[in-house]
Amino acid sequence: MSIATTMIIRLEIRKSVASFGDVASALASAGGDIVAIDVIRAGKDVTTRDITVNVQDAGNKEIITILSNMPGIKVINVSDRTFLAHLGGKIEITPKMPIKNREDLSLVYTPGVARVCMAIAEDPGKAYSLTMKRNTVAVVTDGTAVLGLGDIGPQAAMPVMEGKAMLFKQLADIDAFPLCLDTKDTEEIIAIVKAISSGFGGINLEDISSPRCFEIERRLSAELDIPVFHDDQHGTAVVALAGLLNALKVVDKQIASCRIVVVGIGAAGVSICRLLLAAGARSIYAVDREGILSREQAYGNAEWRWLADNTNPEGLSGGLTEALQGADVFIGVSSGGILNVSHLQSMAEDNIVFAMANPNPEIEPELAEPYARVLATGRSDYPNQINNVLCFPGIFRGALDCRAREVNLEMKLAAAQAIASVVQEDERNEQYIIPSIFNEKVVEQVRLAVIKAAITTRTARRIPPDISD
Ligand SMILES: NC(=O)C1=CN([C@@H]2O[C@H](COP(=O)(O)OP(=O)(O)OC[C@H]3O[C@@H](n4cnc5c(N)ncnc54)[C@H](O)[C@@H]3O)[C@@H](O)[C@H]2O)C=CC1
Ligand SMILES: CC(=O)C(=O)O
Ligand SMILES: [Mg+2]
Repeated sequence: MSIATTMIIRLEIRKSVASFGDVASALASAGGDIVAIDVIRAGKDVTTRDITVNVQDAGNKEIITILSNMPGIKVINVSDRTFLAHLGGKIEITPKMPIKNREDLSLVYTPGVARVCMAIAEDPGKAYSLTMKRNTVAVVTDGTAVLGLGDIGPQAAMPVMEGKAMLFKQLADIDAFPLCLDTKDTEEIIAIVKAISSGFGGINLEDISSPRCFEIERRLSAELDIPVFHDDQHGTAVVALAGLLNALKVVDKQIASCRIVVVGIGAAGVSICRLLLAAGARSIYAVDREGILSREQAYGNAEWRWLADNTNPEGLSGGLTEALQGADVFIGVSSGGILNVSHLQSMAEDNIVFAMANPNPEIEPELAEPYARVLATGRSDYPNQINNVLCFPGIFRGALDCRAREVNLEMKLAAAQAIASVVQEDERNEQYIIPSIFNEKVVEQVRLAVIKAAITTRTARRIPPDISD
């Protein structure tokens, strides 16, 4: 699928050989629309210009090849709005007060700061009131499962982690620090996160590949007294459940009697299956590359063993095709393009299809639309975007505000109900089962629901002033 973008191309034009007119016609013939021209330098023989061009496909390299091959033209640099938005990174640290004189200096730094340090040394609980701990989250990755891009390493993962930090701040006013670790060793990741954890109010694990992500989260949750939340697992599961609750109302079906196929049993898939079971689903079929998980098979992965024992009630064997026969719901968190129209035609009437792989869904929405009663993807350019960004800002806002020790099952179920309830009954339809991330009610409703669930389950260590019993 093509994504339109704006490119900025810096060119040197040798006047004796080529003219701007030549450049303009070459761009037009390659499908580019010129929207602005800036003269950077106008020399006697050579002019340098920045040409801003709209192209239909962000991956279009043809334009640059054509320009580079033209006599008298030298392409100096190519940029686009996406790259420009990333120049120098996307976030920074800003002090809350200026240091204007010696007095300010001795307040915020030595000698004044020493008394504050000693107060915390004597009562570590004061870290919550005297440092940024109460409002900070570490976004930790090892770069091994970045979006659907795979193991691209910690440096290449940073733009996604900076993006998560931006979303934390804009949507929930949480200060998030991206930490990209140059190790894939489970024990080393656990040790590093434990060692840095005292400065943070919570840990958001991100894009760590399965099955290592399960052990890392389990151990950190057990060994730390702040919430540890692997967003690709639980954020995704919470939002998928929220979307499903509303989709089921649209098609008038009950979760307990639905046949649900989840494909891609990695970080997201495992957590989706577990949360759907907790929400009352009884017929889940978990499908990965080797086929439907079943009791008869042996699995090295403990999560798969548990799922094999708790899903597939009919002991079905086979793969995606067999699992989808008569299914009411398809949830894909696997990879792009694995689903076809005949798969959808084999499903039950009034089927629900969540093709959530990023950046390319399991089936192109245009292809799927005529064969799915309710269709959702992870993308922002189609209706019903099911993305974990609907969950992590609000769930952490709630967990930080009530100083929860963990994010437990009840908090996740409450978050899913809260997201679903933002869509009012009279608004709900096939095209609107999940609110937009820009809907201002989402974070606040998730926050409130999560705090109440944390209080009820006794994991909250503080009752925020705006919450009444
Ligand atoms: N929309 C959203 O909010 C989110 C979407 N995702 C997307 O879901 C996908 C999976 O993410 P993770 O669970 O973090 O990755 P992961 O690597 O932990 O799991 C992916 C699983 O899918 C399986 N898989 C891949 N191709 C398959 C195929 N053809 N048939 C059956 N199984 C297949 C793999 O074997 C693996 O078990 C990615 O595309 C990711 O971008 C993940 C998190 C959130
Ligand atoms: C959305 C997200 O977290 C992912 O695709 O990995
Ligand atoms: Mg992710």
